[in-house]
Amino acid sequence: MEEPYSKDGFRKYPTLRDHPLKTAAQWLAGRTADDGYGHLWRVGDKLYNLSDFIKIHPGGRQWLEVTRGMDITEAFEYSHLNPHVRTVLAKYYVQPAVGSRNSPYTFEADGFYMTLKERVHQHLSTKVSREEKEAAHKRITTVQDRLLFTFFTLLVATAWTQSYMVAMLAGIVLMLIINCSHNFYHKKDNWRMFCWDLGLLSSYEWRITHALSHHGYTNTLWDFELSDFEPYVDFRVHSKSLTQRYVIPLVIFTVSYLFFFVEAFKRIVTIAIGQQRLRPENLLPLVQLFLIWWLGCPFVQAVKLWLVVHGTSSYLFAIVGIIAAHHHPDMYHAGDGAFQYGNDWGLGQLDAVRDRKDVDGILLAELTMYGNHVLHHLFPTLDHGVLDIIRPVFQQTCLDFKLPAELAQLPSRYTQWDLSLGVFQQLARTQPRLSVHSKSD
Ligand code: HEM
Repeated sequence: MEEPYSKDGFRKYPTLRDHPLKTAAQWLAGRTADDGYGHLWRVGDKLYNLSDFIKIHPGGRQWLEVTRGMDITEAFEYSHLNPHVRTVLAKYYVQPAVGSRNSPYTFEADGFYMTLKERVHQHLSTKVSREEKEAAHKRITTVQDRLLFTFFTLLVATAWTQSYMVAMLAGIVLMLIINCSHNFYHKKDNWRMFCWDLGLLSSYEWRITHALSHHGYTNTLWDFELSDFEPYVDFRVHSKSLTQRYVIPLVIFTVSYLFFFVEAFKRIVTIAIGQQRLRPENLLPLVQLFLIWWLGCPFVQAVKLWLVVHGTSSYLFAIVGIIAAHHHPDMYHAGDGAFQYGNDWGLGQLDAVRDRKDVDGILLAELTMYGNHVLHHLFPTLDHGVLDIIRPVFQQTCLDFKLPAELAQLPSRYTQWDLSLGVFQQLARTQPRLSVHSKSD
């Protein structure tokens, strides 16, 4: 068995992690270079040829198209609850994989995550009726429909009144829709996921940088949402300059309105250099500009109003995202060396995600501010409305695995204020946590 590169459990420092152009395509290129399974995919200790399965994958083509040559164990495990998926996978088996996985995580059959997953599957298939699941789904789609209606109404009002105040309101509602649509791009292809693209964001890119990278490897070196803003915004635990620790944290809360525009700029560059193709949904923000102008607003004024809509949305999106659930010195961050509760993937998630007591329990807040985040991370393809239904199963499993009571408790002991302050504390942190006990100790 190869020696891990660091106490954080990777065999080597991730290729292209520090490349100046941080994009979804670079992340994939780095992963493919490090894993190097050519035209095959790795799941656990076996290699599969899924080429013929790509076009019939019920979750959509993208997931497998972009991961050829990679170890997809994490994504495979957290995306499917139904054990039937394993029978499908077996049909594509080619050969055993050589060497251990390049990942800090394990998926032991009797470990926390696989036990929880099996119990959740049993619970949902035997104790929860189809009507209950449909009602949970409907609650979410209703919220998204209302937000969409409000946004387009405000966009029309922006054009007619030419008021910056109305444009800001439209920007606020746009941020709410975008965050709500996050529920949908984790699932099989569906039109609702493209609401993410209404801002200057790309659901295609975020399925890679968020669904595959951030969810698979939360707060580790492979988490794109950690590396994206380095070396300026650096959440890792290692030696940092005073500017990184105390000045940059203040700056991010003032320049976040630029985030969408930087994302759009990077998309234009990556399309121009052939890293990705232009997708129809990339044009959705321009349709909004056209609408404002077409409704009678002079073009230059329409551009200004459109910039206000997207600048406002960007500002709130970035702030809500950064203070949501992942940054506090209590949580694992790359450089901590070991996970507090063990290397099981689910336990790694419990070490890198926290719920907030003032967000959870209110559906609109949960959907638009990344609430119920622990269960969402464990089962990202489940509708947000279903997460509360499986909470008792989660709590019982935490008890059975003798995990600290606070991990399963609701309300969580953390508030939004704790996690907002946590961002500053984590950016300033240079020393690994003290009370760490992992399986390897
Ligand atoms: C990168 C790895 C993968 C990802 C991210 C992924 C993602 C997904 C998603 C999002 C869904 C739809 C879930 C929903 O909306 O409820 C799905 C369904 C499904 N996937 Fe995958 N998938 C991956 C790999 C695979 C592989 C390797 C197989 C088997 C060869 C597979 C077989 C299936 C099947 C059979 C379903 C239907 C699930 C059901 O019947 O409950 N997937 N997948």
